Amino acid sequence: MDSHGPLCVGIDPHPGLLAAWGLPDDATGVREFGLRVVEALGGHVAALKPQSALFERHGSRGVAALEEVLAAAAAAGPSGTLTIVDAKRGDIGSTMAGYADAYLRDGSPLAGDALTVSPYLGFGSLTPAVEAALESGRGLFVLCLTSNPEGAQVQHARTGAGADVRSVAARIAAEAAALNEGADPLGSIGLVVGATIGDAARNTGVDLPAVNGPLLAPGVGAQGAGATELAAVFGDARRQVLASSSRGVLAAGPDAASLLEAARAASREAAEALRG
Ligand SMILES: O=C(O)c1cc(=O)[nH]c(=O)n1[C@@H]1O[C@H](COP(=O)(O)O)[C@@H](O)[C@H]1O
Repeated sequence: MDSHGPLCVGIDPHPGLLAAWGLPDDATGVREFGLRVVEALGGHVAALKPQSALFERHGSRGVAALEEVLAAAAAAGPSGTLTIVDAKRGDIGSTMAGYADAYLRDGSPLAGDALTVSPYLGFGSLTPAVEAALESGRGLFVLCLTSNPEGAQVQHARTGAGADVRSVAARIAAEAAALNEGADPLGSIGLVVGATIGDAARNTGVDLPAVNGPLLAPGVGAQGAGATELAAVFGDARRQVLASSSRGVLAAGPDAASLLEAARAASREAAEALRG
């Protein structure tokens, strides 16, 4: 983030974008789309975030395309480009160990540098993924306050009794904070906090600076958030924020120079909001 600016660009090969880029809606199309984004932006942004669902749509060949895109990103730029595999995995612990092996193990073709995970089977169910990430030098982004309006129903709910009534989101943030305690500059267990959530972090008692980990902030661009929202949502935690935009940047493609220009503009805007 310090070297390239606080922007992550999502690789989301939606059917409409494939058509706009003149690519077929099949495994060859998503492969070409992903590789073109890596070619245009590799080495120029803090991270790339391929959206697994949009590759999975095309079955095993689509998943193979995702593997190729991850390998290309790892080789892109002078020192490789970090990837966040956006698969939002979450399951009972014994199954989570399988996902950890798939996405967080050295040598696995589906492993990026970080994985998005869902804590809604209980934060403790993520333990195998936490262990695999810490052992292999990778990271997690745990869904905390998501960018979609429906998330509030679960994430804002209050649980506990007596003096310990807290929101679900605050509990998730506290679990991440405990894992990141003492890490410098930031720990490896990040959170997903949408740039669209308004004052939900304050209202739910989520202490963002205390997380001491990176905060992935989707919702920039197509979902309506910009510099004003980033500054307002993150306040004192803004130096931890990795703003994320997919369609907002991808709409500038397929021309590589236009994609790079769009990413640079989004990165500058995020930097002004978060670093200014
Ligand atoms: O984990 C994510 O990346 C994520 C979490 C969230 O709360 N909201 C959210 O939009 N995302 C993802 O971020 C991307 C947003 O895409 P755009 O709206 O096109 O920028 C999609 O791939 C979403 O799945």
